[in-house]
Amino acid sequence: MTRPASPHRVSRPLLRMVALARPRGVRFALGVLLGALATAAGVGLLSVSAWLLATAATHPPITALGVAVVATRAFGVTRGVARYLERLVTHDAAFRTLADVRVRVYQRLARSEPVRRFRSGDLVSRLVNDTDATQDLLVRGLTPPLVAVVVGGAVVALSTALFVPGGLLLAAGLVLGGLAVPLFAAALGRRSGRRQAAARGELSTALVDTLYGAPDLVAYGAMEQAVLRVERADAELTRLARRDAAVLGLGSGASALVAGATVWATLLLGVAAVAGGALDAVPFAVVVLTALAAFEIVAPLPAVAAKLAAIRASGARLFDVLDTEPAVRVAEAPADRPGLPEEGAATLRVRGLRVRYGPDEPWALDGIDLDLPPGRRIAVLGPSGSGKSTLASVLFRFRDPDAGTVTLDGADITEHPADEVRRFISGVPQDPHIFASTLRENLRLARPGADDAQVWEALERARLAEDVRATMPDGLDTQVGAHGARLSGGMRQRLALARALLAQPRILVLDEPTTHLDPDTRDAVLDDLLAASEGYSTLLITHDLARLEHMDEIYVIVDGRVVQRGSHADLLAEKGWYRRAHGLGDPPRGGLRVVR
Ligand SMILES: Nc1ncnc2c1ncn2[C@@H]1O[C@H](COP(=O)(O)OP(=O)(O)OP(=O)(O)O)[C@@H](O)[C@H]1O
Repeated sequence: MTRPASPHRVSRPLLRMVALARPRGVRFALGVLLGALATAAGVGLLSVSAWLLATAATHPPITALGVAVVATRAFGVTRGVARYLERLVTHDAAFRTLADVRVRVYQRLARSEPVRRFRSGDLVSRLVNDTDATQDLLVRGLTPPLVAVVVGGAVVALSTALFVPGGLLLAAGLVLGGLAVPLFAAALGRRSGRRQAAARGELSTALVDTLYGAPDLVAYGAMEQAVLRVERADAELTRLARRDAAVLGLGSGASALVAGATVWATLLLGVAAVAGGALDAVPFAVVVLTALAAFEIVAPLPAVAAKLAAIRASGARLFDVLDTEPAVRVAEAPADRPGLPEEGAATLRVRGLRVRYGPDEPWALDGIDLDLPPGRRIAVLGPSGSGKSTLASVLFRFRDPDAGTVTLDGADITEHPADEVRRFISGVPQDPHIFASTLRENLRLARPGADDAQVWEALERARLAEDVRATMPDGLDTQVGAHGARLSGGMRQRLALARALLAQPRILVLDEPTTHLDPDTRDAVLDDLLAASEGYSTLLITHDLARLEHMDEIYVIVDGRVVQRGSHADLLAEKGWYRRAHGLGDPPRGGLRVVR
């Protein structure tokens, strides 16, 4: 029984997203340089062209125009080449950063308890869309503003040198178009942007739930409602996207308006200055066309500003995943501590184990002591919510104890990496995943080097070999279908057991291995499990009373504490949970005859 924990607040997601690019800093700096070069060449092209046209109109000797003609060509070529290289370099750097981020997200998820905090559809959205937002920020939100500051400053200085009022006007226009309009677009886009990432996650969750749950939804006639939920999520996202597009359009329009107004004002001021003799015709033409070209510098800014809130929200969701506390850490072991036993059977000892899912949560395990000597079989029995799966999580090294120890021949498992411990303690989890692949590949997952003889041996031990021979003409090459759809429930459990046996763990943990099976199949699978685990140190976690008489010892856990411990016969003979679970009253005075 599990429930998701609440998300935590992420502060400064935008800055943290930019910091993700630090390892690729040199490439991004090169991108900014190339971007500045391309933009400057674009402005230069128009300025020199203006000079060339205005000068040519006065019919100077052709040699006077030579340098300008070459400069025009050079600017034209530079602009194209530098823009291409800038795109190449910044996208390359952004994609490399994205790859790093994805690896970090996967690693963080792998080190956490199986991803319970996030719903699967929402998690997919975080991995894909929210991670992609990093690229948006790095490519469109980082380079253009830096280029605007550098090139914009230079262009204003040039214009001011030629015609002071024109330069000041251009400065005002650029501040308006490059700062005020983007800020306005950012303010307008804030509300829809904030909700977009969550809405995308909601749509993804609704879709995944509907697709996975389709058989149940159809069986209970609830498909219409589920489709309605998807449609509602889709409509909300469409509404937000439409609003986003409107903000983008408004931003671009305002930007064009500012550019046009600035050029017109420059033109009018310039005409007056030329008429008054304060300005020559050639610098006049240069100043006006430079002003026209200069707005190319700030044109991309409103679009990225409008998306900033959405990018910020995506960043917060991304860091919510990245900041997830790893559920297990490898503690520093003192040098004289024993390592994990090299080979042979080992004793598993649990002492004072306490685990809870948060500082304010109740203890899910509250001081468990348990011993599994080599070759013995013990059962941990308890009602739903008693802490059985939490115990399995600790043993599989998905979760660290908050207090107490778990040792293997004296070696504390928290002082060893999860992978090493799992080679030692392994088994059948509560819901084993069967991959949409062949029988062989599903089995060899546990031991990639295993040959067919070893695979068949594991199938024999799990009592699945006969079924395979009888019903699957393709043998180990049989495709088992998504989630093992072509197998019966019993076969799926046996396949999971065969996989666990193939891994050759030294301690076999079976977590509710017969939960979804009907009583007959359950008994048959349990018999086979018991036969297969003969000689193994086995820990069976169950809420079911079937076949417990075959266990060497039974631990009864209620509310995270061991309330009874002993053999089936001992426990039936004493007053308590075990007897009541068998539908028996208190034992008569003077002892009991063992039933069952
Ligand atoms: N991720 C979680 N966050 C918060 N509390 C949790 C989480 N997982 C389990 N718990 C709580 O810990 C306690 C023990 O749960 P656990 O799943 O270990 O019990 P269980 O005996 O395996 O139950 P079941 O047989 O229903 O799976 C319960 O009170 C449960 O609500």
